[in-house]
Parts: sequence; structure tokens; C-alpha cells
Amino acid sequence: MINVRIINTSSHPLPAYATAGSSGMDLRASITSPIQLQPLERSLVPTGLFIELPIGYEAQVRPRSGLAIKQGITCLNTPGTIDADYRGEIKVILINLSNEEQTIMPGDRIAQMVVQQVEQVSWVEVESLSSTERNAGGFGHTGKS
Ligand SMILES: O=c1ccn([C@H]2C[C@H](O)[C@@H](COP(=O)(O)OP(=O)(O)OP(=O)(O)O)O2)c(=O)[nH]1
Ligand SMILES: [Mg+2]
Repeated sequence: MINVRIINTSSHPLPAYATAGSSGMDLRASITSPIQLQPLERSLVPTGLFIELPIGYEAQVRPRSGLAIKQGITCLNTPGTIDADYRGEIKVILINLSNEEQTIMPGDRIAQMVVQQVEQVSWVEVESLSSTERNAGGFGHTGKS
């Protein structure tokens, strides 16, 4: 557990882990009126949350499986990346992939946020890379069954 500074300008409680073993905390729509999403329509939905992650951490904004299977709603840019140095409002890019209009209500839990450690790398530019069993094989190279 790490302490993370947060400002909550929404009228909803802080995101919380639903169970002891949850990876993510659900994010709620901080909106005053419903958002109607037509098929394939997308919307940038505010959460009212501003966070200060320590350097070496990121937050990922991920879809909720329940919304995906029941309503065809997902995050367009999944996983969304919240950089450690971002001080703006966390927003969620939702898209309606169903063939019906879908409605987001104020306070709906629209996505989940996972905080993780992340490495930055320093490039070592070379002319060749080491050999492996896989080498350049990919994109189905090992078969399906
Ligand atoms: O789902 C998301 C994704 C991003 N962000 C915020 C936090 C993140 O630190 C910033 C930039 O995100 P990203 O790097 O994905 O977007 P970009 O298009 O590369 O914008 P920028 O040039 O500002 O980095 O936008 C969100 O609030 N929600
Ligand atoms: Mg960026």
C-alpha cells in the first residue's frame, strides 16, 4: 500500500477497492445529467478526481467487464494511461460498441483504475540482438491448439 494524494471534486465517494483482493477501484461519472451514447459514439467522461502519483507509478484506466458484456460499453483507449506527472482531471473515454443507444447516469461506475509500478528505460543502441528459440517468430507462429 502506498499513500497517494487525491482531490475529489465530485459528489461521490473516493474510489475504493470492492474486495480485499481487488486490483482496481471503480471510477464514477462526475456528471450532472445523463450522457446518451449512440452506437459507436464516444464521450470523454469526467470523474472529478485529480491525483498525484509518485514517480515510478502509473494508473491504468480499464473497462469494466459488466458494462462490456451487458451494454457493449468499453474504454476506447484501453488501458488509458495516467502519467505520474499528470495533475489534470482523470477522464474516461467511453465508447458504445452495442447497436443500441446506451445511457450513462451521474455516479455510474464507468471504469476501473489500477495503480502499478512502472519502469522507465534508458536505450542502449546496438547493431544486433541476442538469439532466442522464438527469434522473430510471432503473430501466431506457435500455432493455435
Ligand atoms: O484514459 C485516459 C488517458 C489519459 N488521461 C490523461 C492522463 C494522462 O497522463 C494524460 C495524457 O494521456 P496520453 O499520454 O494517453 O495521451 P496523449 O494523447 O499522448 O496526450 P499527451 O500528449 O498530453 O501525453 O491524459 C486520462 O485522464 N484518461
Ligand atoms: Mg502521451
